[in-house]
Amino acid sequence: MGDEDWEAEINPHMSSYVPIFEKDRYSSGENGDNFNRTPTSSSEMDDGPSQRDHFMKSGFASGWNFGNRDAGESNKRDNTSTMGGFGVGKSFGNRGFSNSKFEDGDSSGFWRESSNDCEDNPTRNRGFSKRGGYRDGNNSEASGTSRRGERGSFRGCRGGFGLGSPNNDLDPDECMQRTGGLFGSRRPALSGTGNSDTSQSRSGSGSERGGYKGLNEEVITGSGKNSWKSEAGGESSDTQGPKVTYIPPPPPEDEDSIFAHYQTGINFDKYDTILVEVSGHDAPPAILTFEEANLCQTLNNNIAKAGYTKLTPVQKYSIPIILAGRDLMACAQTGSGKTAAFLLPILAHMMHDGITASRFKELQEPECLIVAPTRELVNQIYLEARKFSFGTCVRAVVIYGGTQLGHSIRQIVQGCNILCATPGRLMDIIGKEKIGLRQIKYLVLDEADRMLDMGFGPEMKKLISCPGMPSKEQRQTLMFSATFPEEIQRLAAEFLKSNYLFVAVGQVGGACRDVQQTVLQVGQFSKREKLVEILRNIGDERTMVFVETKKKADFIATFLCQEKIPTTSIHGDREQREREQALGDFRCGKCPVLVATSVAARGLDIENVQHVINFDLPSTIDEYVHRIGRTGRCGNTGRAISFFDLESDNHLAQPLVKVLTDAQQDVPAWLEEIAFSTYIPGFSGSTRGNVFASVDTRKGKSSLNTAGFSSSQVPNPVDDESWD
Ligand SMILES: Nc1ncnc2c1ncn2[C@@H]1O[C@H](COP(=O)(O)OP(=O)(O)OP(=O)(O)O)[C@@H](O)[C@H]1O
Repeated sequence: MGDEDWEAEINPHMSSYVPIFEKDRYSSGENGDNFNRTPTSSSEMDDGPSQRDHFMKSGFASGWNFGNRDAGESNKRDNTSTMGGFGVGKSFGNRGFSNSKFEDGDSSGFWRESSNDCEDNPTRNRGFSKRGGYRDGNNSEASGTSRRGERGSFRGCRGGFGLGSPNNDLDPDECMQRTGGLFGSRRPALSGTGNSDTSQSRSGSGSERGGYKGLNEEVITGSGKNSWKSEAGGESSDTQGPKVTYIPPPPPEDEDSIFAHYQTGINFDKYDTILVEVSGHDAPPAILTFEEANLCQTLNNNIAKAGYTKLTPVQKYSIPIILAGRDLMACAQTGSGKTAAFLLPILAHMMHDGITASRFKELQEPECLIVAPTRELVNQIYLEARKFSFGTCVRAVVIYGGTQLGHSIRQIVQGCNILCATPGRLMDIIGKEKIGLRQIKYLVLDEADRMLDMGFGPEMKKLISCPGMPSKEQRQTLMFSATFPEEIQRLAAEFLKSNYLFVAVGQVGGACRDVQQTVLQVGQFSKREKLVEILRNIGDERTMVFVETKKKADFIATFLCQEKIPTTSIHGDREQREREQALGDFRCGKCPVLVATSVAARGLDIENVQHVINFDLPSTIDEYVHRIGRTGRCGNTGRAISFFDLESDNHLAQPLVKVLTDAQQDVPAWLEEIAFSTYIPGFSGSTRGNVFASVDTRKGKSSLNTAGFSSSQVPNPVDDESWD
């Protein structure tokens, strides 16, 4: 179904929503059909901790609520407004939430809370209020959104309808730079002048790129002069448009939260049976235990507190390689501990070298730079770095787009040994001369194939040729991913010393075997029905539903909420605050279904995701492998169900059959038939057999590239989703 078709489907819903909303707007504000907005000036939306907290507590992301039974109680409104939120801020009929834990807690998607905090809440209820009707989800006095909301009437909403939002476009911040766009308004305004109701304004005017999101609570009209140094435009390039003012809440500081972790699964020990191959010269031998790594006591304590007792294969091989100072390209299955595989030896080096505590300085010169493609992932890496460096003088800092630039700078100037960054924000900060690269000893590209593809590759090249960046001979460069297409490996050589080592754990690009994969033939028009059927069977188990476009993510989230399935969504058109809220709601179980675009496909480590559903299959098999890798992590089991549309997915049949076969999954006969009847140029993978082989490109062409086709043959990855 093309975008136009979705538009056609969406529009009828629009017309049915609008009148009710308008009606509610004028109602008296009592008992579930009210729509009170507290008049406040928009300046209250400016940044500052109290307002920020207020926002978070008020569940601003939920612009609408449907049928909350206890509408008269403001705290319940707050809860309900944060509950079941989806898309851009609509929650439907979550009635009777009285536990305000959600408000108290950090509602960011990043901090790993004890999941019970939220799960014992009646948040899983899928009941709608029988009353129905719309109510402003933020109509309590605590509502941040309501403070913005009283001007003007409803004109449109991004959530669910997404009018005017181009699909397939790039995400803000990073991607904006690639396209060279500068604050141009990319999305037609849905609301007329003066409309700044939460959902409206989000949907309304303003660019969705460059971190400038339109007239909403995350941005204010900028008037500062352009002090831009980097070529790249970005959210701080503020002569034309509003600035991003969102300041993420600080992560909890208590030790329990820092070391919160989930349990390894029943298949954790099976990791030992996976074949590993190291290619390159003079590789140091693998270690079998943490003790053999000879780490300092503080690191060992942190490892123990993190609940790690045994090394995963990628850790067994990568840790000694990195400790030996070698460059590394490592490819290991999703959820198998690649993050610790680079963080621990880097920290060990730093401790060993006697790193001095980083102090306040206008120009910081970190020793380690870690770059990853998405904001949520980079923040996750930061939290891991903070965990493993606990009790040391090493200071990790995270910066990413969609947040106030000044906040990033403030974090940095306080001291920075390890900088975790998304590419766009990193280049901005380098341009502002807050980060110097002269001291960089370790450069890590996580999701390295993504960081080097045609989307981010140019940015990464720029990074390594920045003034001050040590040459590859002078720094240690480490690349990690679960997939590594051959072309990308060749590009990577430019970043690595020629004697780099290549570690392949299992099959390069292979899917995690702990994920039970099912492929169903489902036509575009039957997908929604099938999805609901599956989700009803699943019950409350946490499920990620991947769709192709941002607009569709909103639409499907809206649809599921209407079906009384509490759902939230994450994609590149959502404000960063909303993204974090969505992730938080999903993590804690408040919304057990997360509809996502590819922005959530890589790296995210969320406890207890039992199911991944590919409502739309991705355009590449690598992306498929990453998506289904959100479940079945760290020895736990998971399930992935993919809807295969004969109209659009045939090109994936061959690589899909290969991935299924390699992971010892059942392959449907119909899929095999399509695979054998579809010619894919360049696809050389045997669809049978399960022989391990290295695919270090230095050894010559691999016969086991599961990518199925080369990246040059696939649609431009930067075109198909939002990356930051
Ligand atoms: N040795 C270990 N023992 C126990 N848990 C571990 C160990 N190593 C990693 N973990 C945990 O396993 C989970 C997955 O790790 P991580 O996110 O690093 O996987 P990954 O290989 O980077 O996955 P992806 O390819 O999806 O990015 C995390 O929760 C991490 O804390």
